[in-house]
Amino acid sequence: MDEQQQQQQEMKVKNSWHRPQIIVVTALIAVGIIIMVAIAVVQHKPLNQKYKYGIVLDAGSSHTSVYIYEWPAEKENNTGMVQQKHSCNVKGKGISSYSGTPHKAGESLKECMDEAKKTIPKHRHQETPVYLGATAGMRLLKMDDNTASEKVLKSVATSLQSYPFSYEGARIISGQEEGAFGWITVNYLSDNFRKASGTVGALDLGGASTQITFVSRQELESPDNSIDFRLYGNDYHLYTHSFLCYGKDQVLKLSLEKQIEPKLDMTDNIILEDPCFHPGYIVNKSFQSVFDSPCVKKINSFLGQQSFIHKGLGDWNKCHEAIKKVFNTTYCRYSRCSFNDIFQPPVEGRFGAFSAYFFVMNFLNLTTFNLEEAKKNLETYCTTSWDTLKQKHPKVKEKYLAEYCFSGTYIITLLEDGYRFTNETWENIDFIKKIGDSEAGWTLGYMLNLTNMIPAEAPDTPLLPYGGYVMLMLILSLLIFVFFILGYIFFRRPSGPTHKEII
Ligand SMILES: Nc1nc2c(ncn2[C@@H]2O[C@H](COP(=O)(O)OP(=O)(O)OP(=O)(O)O)[C@@H](O)[C@H]2O)c(=O)[nH]1
Ligand SMILES: [Ca+2]
Repeated sequence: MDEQQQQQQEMKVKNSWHRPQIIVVTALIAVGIIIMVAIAVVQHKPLNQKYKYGIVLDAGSSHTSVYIYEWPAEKENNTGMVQQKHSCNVKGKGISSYSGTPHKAGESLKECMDEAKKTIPKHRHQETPVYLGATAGMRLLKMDDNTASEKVLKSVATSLQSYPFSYEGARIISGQEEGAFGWITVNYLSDNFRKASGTVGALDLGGASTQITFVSRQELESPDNSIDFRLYGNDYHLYTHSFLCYGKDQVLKLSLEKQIEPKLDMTDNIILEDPCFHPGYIVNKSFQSVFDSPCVKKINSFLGQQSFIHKGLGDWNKCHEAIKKVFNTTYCRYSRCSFNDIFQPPVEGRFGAFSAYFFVMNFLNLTTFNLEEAKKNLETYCTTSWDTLKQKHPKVKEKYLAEYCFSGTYIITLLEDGYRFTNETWENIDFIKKIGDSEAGWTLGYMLNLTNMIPAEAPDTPLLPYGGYVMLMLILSLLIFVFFILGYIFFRRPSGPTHKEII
């Protein structure tokens, strides 16, 4: 070995980076860091998603629906986490129709509640709350026959208590609650409570009542129509009103009553020529079916007649004029009213219109038209003969099919002449059924409120969303690893005298 080779050998020995122990230690440190990061990531990962459940029964005037909601157990207070998992329509009519046979009201829930038992994992049954809220049908029954309404509520309560869930009550909710919780539902599902973009109003049209709810910047002149909420750190000043008897089934009774009344002293068979029904529609109907509600005046003498002939004329303009008469706009105690002496500030912002607003406008294909176009299309639709319609829609329930002209005209009149939407503000209405997988309606808002799942103040949110956190940790650990490798390569180079100097 010449002198030069010897010197190089000595230098290699002097350069500590060439020692295998150091290489091993360096690799161990790098692996250690990676393991640490991996542990941190796994530690912060949400535990394998565990879900919680809640059940709400919407006991409406026309029918009852059972909704099952689901949310990740550890994210109860994060907005937007609760979703509809399942829904079930109870067969038959609403619970108020069982006033004569209350025990059947409870029995009617069986099929859907059995479905709920199957849908929700067994180990969650006991902690799953179940709520029943009854709306306008039961409000009307309570007005008509308080004892009967209590029996019906007792019957559904007993039925729900027989299930393994946590029974949290069955009650008639107020019109204000119905409006406010519908508003909470649509805004929760649209994630509006977290965004600064503002909220949307809620329009709900049922069989027996209808609700309008929106944030108004105006002073609310009647305390009954005002609700304040603090949600996720923001204050909301809501206008809400529920019109009992202005659901589409009750308004149809009201409209028939207005047409029957002047004919009551006729001795011949009463033939009611109705502009809101199709030409060729001719059906025998009982007076009882019209006058069986506290929304219409009780008329006891039908001059011995039990029924009348309901005959369609298919005249949209006359129908529109007739429906306008169900809104009393002659008197207002406040600076502004919608109708029937009810205070209402001008409509503001966008609106989600659901329940029968959607069923009807969607069937009539009117959801995307402006107000004038919608009226024109409806006019043509109403003149279509009953036979043609039945042929065109053989699968649609005849009761629904017969009433779409009336219902569409009622919706347009309620929105324009009742709530004072104009050609311009009509564009702000979205006819909706669902947001994501969840149906628009009061039930979700009701459950969120009763389970305290929407806190007044915004919960502390982590600096980074989980995905971002994982990415950052991975990038950082990779960088550390790369630095180690680079450092190793850099220090490995001999740092002694250069080749030239040696020579
Ligand atoms: N065309 C059509 N109408 C429907 C449908 N489901 C319900 N309806 C009718 O639409 C109206 C409103 O229905 P819902 O929103 O369920 O009313 P509800 O909750 O029973 O009544 P309220 O207690 O007043 O809220 C009623 O006249 C129902 O008969 C449907 O799928 N298609
Ligand atoms: Ca309803």
